[in-house]
Amino acid sequence: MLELRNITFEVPAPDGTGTRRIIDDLSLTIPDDRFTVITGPNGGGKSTLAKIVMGIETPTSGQIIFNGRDVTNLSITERANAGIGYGFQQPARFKGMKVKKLLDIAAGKKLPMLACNEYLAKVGLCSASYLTREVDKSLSGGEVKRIEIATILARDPKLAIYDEPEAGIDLWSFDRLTETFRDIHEARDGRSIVIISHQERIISLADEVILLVDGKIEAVDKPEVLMPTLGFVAKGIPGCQLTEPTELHLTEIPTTC
Ligand SMILES: Nc1ncnc2c1ncn2[C@@H]1O[C@H](COP(=O)(O)OP(=O)(O)OP(=O)(O)O)[C@@H](O)[C@H]1O
Repeated sequence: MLELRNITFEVPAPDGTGTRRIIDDLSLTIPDDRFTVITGPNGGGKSTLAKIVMGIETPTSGQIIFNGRDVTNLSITERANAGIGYGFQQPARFKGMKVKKLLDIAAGKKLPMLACNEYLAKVGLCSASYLTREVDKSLSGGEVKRIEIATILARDPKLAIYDEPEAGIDLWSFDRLTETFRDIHEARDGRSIVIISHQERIISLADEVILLVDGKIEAVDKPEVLMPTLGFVAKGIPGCQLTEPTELHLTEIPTTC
């Protein structure tokens, strides 16, 4: 279980006078086995909150409790060892590092080929085409994104946070990815997933949706309750009035394997 207690994150104000509050006295509990989606307008503080949980940003005040342990002052590595995983909105590239090696490092052991195939298949990538590729700039943005998601699957943390996993991912791979998230959720093995997303198909998978606006939680509810108020298409969900199609990022050709 993750507990955020009165988290505030401030940065120097752009005009040099005082501070700007990005996360504003936010408290939140994410129980085990929970599939949570955090959504909200651009700049609302979603990625910042995720980075605070992972230890990439340090809160100005507040406390982070993970599985009963105060992790507020722990490093990123210590938090990773405690069971928190984070997939960046814009993942890093690792020149000289092959995909296979990256998966091994994530898993903390040398993975058998079969396992690598499975992790890559879960994100819609063909292992024969990618395992020996370097995670450098020769990979497309969507490929790097999917490889990073595969490393989190390989790591299998107790709490996995994915920052806009849909960003830059083509329609076909997105389908596969949605299935993967659904499978993890249905496994109900005590793990928690937090996904930062603007995508209605991901939001609709959630047990609970958190709407984050200006660093504050504006609403927490089930997707079928919250989605109509957010203006998403919600086919088959009673009470939804809106029918505007949502956009998928169709940026790459489908992966064939
Ligand atoms: N270290 C920092 N210094 C100054 N401003 C920051 C810092 N970190 C975040 N911000 C600002 O805080 C706001 C929230 O950023 P954040 O990336 O958390 O938003 P978000 O909700 O994830 O947005 P998006 O949906 O666009 O990804 C933005 O206006 C951003 O510019």
